[in-house]
Amino acid sequence: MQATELALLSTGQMQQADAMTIAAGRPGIVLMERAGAAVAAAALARSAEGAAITVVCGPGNNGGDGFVAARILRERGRQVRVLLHGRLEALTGDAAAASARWDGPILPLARIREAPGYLFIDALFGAGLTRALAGEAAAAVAFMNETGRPIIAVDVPSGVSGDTGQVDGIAVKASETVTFFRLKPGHLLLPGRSLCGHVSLSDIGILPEAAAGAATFRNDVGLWRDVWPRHGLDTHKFRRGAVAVVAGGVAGVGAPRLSARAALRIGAGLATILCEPAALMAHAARGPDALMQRSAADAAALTAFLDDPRVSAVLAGPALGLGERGAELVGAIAGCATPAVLDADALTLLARAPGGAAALLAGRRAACVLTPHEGEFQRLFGGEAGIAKERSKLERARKAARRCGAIVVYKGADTVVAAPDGRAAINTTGGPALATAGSGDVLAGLICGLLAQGMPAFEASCAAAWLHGRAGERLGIGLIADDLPEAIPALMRETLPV
Ligand SMILES: NC(=O)C1=CN([C@@H]2O[C@H](COP(=O)(O)OP(=O)(O)OC[C@H]3O[C@@H](n4cnc5c(N)ncnc54)[C@H](O)[C@@H]3O)[C@@H](O)[C@H]2O)[C@@H](O)CC1
Ligand SMILES: Nc1ncnc2c1ncn2[C@@H]1O[C@H](COP(=O)(O)OP(=O)(O)O)[C@@H](O)[C@H]1O
Ligand SMILES: [K+]
Repeated sequence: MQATELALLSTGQMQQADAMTIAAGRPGIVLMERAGAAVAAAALARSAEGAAITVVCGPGNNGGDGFVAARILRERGRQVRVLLHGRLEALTGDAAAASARWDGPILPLARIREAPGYLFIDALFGAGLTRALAGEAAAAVAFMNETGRPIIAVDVPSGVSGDTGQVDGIAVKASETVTFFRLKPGHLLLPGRSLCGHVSLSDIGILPEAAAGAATFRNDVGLWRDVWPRHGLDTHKFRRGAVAVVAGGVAGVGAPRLSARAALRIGAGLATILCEPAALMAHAARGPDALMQRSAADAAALTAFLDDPRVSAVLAGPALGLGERGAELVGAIAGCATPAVLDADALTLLARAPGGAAALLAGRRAACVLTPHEGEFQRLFGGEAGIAKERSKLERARKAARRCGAIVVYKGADTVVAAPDGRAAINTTGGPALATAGSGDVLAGLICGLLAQGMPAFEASCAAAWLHGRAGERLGIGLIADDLPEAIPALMRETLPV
C-alpha cells in the first residue's frame, strides 16, 4: 500500500475533499448514493433475504447515506424500517434529496424500542458530530447497544469523534463501520478504534488528489519501505551501524541488554553497553556474546566514546537510574551530534531538567527520538497547557514533537509517532501481550538499531513500532520481552524482502 492510501484525513479535510470533488463536477448526491450503496452492501452480506433491518437516520448527510442504504436494502428483499431523529422537513441538500427517494414510512426515533429488527444501521451522526449525544439520540444509542444485535455504523459510530476517537457521553458500539475514501484518526485512536468493529473503506469517487496534502498516516510498511536500510555486499559491521546503549548499575543489567539485543536483531552491526564501572562484571557474565560492554563512569567517558565517528546512534534510559550520573549522561547526549533515542529514566531526567525537555534539547545537532508512555508523557508535557489541552492524542504528540524538535513516539495501544515537521502516524499493530515488563526497552532498541543504520528518524520510529507490534501479535499472551528481539529477523524477511 502506498503512503497516499495510508493517509488519514480529519473531518475538516474530508469535507474539503468532498467539496473539491463536487466542484470538479461530481454532484454530492452521486457521492451519497455510492456511500449508501456501500453501507447496503455491508448489510446485505450480514443478513438473509427477508431479514428485518432498522435504519436510524440523523439530521445531516450521515442520515442521507442511511436513506440511500434503506432504499437499496428494501429493493433487495430486506424488511426495512426507517427511523429519523428530527423532522423530515428540516433535512436539507443531498440528505433531503436522498430522503425523497425513500417512499416507505419514516418513524420518529422514539419508536426504536418497538421492534429492534435483526440488524441496525447507525446513520445518526458522522463527520458532523459537534457535541455529546443527549436526550432521544443518546437513549436510542443506549438501546441499540443493549440489544446486542449487530450494528453497522455509517462513516463513524455515532458519538465517536472522527478527529480524536474520543467519546463524550455515549457512543454506538458497532460491529462494522463503513467509511469513505480515507480513514480518519478517530477510527484508529482509542477508544474510537474499539467501537468501530471491523472497518471497511469504500471508494465513493472522491478525487485521490484530495488526500495529497495529508500529513497523518496509518502506520504500515508502505510508509517506510523505501527508506528501509539495505546493505550492499561490500558492507562491514561499522557501515551496518554501531549502537551505544547507556546503562546504569548492577541492579539494572537486564533492561539495557534487551535494548541492545533488539538493536542487533534489527540489523545494527555492533552494540556496546556503556555501564557504571561497578556493573561491568555483571554485564560481562551475561549473553549474548555478540554484545560488548565498556564502563562509562561519567559524561566525559560517554562523550569520548560518542566522539568516535563510527558510533552511529546512542540510546539511554532503560534502567539508567535517576541519580547524578544519569542526569549528567542525558545532558551529554543532549549536547552530542549522534542520533539518539531517549526512553524511560532518561525521559524522567529530561522532565526534571531546568526548563524541561525542550530547553535541554534546544541545541541538539542530530535526530532525537523520545519514547514516552502515558505517564512519562504527562511528566514531560503535562505542565504545558498548549499541549495538555489537546483532546486528541495525535495532536498532543504532534505539538510535543514540535516543541522539542524531536520525534515523539507516544506509546500505548494506539501509539502515535510524530515529527517536528508535522508528520504523524498512528500504529495499530500489537496487543495486550505487549503490556509486559521490558517491552518498551525492546522498542527503544529497535528504533536505535534502525537509526544506527541511517534510516531517517520518523520512518525508523514508525518501522520499529510496527514490527514490535507484529512481533507481539505473533508471540501472543505469554511472551516475555526477551522473546521480542528474537522474533524480528523472521518478520523482516517476510515483510521486507530484499
Ligand atoms: N457530500 C458529502 O459531504 C458527503 C457526506 N457523506 C456523509 O455525510 C456525513 C457528514 O454529514 P454532515 O456534515 O451533514 O454531518 P452529520 O450528518 O454527521 O450531522 C450533522 C448534523 O447533526 C447536528 N449535530 C451534531 N452533533 C450533534 C449532537 N450531538 N446532537 C444533535 N445534533 C448534532 C449538526 O448540527 C448537524 O445538523 C459523513 O459522515 C458521511 O456519512 C457521504 O454522503 C459522502 C458524501
Ligand atoms: N494493549 C496494548 N496494545 C498494544 N501495544 C501495547 C499495549 N500495551 C503496551 N503496548 C506497547 O508495549 C510497550 C510498553 O512499553 P513501556 O510502557 O515502556 O513498558 P516497559 O517500561 O515495561 O518496557 C509500548 O511499545 C506499548 O506501545
Ligand atoms: K454514524
